[in-house]
Amino acid sequence: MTATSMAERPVLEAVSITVAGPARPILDAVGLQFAPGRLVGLIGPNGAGKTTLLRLLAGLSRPDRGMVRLGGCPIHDLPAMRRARCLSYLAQGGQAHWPLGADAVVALGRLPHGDGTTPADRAAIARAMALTGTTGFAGRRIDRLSGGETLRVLLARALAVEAPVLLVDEPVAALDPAHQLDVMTVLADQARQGAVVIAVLHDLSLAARFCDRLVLLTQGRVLADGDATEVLAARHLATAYGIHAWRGEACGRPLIIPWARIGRADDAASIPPSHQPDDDEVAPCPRASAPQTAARYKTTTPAG
Ligand SMILES: Nc1ncnc2c1ncn2[C@@H]1O[C@H](COP(=O)(O)OP(=O)(O)OP(=O)(O)O)[C@@H](O)[C@H]1O
Repeated sequence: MTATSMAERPVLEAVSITVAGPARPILDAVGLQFAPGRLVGLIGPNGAGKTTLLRLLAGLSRPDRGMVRLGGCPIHDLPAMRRARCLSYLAQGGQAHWPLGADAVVALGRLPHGDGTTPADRAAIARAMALTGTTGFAGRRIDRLSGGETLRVLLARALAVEAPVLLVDEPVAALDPAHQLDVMTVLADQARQGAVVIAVLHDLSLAARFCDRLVLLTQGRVLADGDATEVLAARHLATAYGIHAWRGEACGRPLIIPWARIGRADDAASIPPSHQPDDDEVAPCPRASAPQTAARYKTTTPAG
């Protein structure tokens, strides 16, 4: 196999995964392949099934039908320690109540490799803390850090595994804009260096800005899968989220400003009638919402 075809080989696959739910399937015959070298954004409304899918991909739960394959093998056939070295997972919520130093928490990421004390372990811990801007928290108790600081330490723990597959659930949810950019840059860099990186995201513009591919889930199904322009089309935002959005463009990537719920009189009333967008209409931005325009930035609201 050539280097190129090896790099393009999917290492992580969801094969027709179904998870039953109380009223309808939580996931319904979801089939996806994830290749190394790409940052994939998993997006969709609350309850769409994103966390359920990510946990299945991490091997933390089992589907009712279908399977997850890692490197071509059913994930649960792999020895637990091998799985732990291959796959790193950041859970949603970013809470830690242990009275442990931040560096000790990051060191937990090295357990799949040994006891976390070798020079290689220490170097990996230092790298992960530098990447997340958490070096200065070494020795500080994680249960005394702020929400955003805690999330970055937990991300450092996930990065310290140095696994070829990195699965992160809402890695920027509690972060300020500067740290959101830092973390998205780190995730994109991990992908550039050859990892499979899948991030659950709610910020559509950040997803569009950084991800190589977006997968839009709704009601347990894949509604759209492709590049940001294609996936964030107005008709998809309407179907998945039930929203109209103002759209711009920066450096060839869509900027999305969620603007109004479709069919909600109270939200729609806040938009001047001449600015209420149809799916394929191109209308000017309301003055108050127009992004700052510079030579490289333009608004083309709101087209599908
Ligand atoms: N163990 C469970 N038992 C029953 N229903 C569940 C269980 N876990 C999740 N669900 C339901 O499955 C659906 C998908 O949940 P999931 O957490 O995957 O959504 P999500 O897309 O990650 O949502 P959010 O954006 O709110 O985090 C939700 O309706 C949730 O209530």
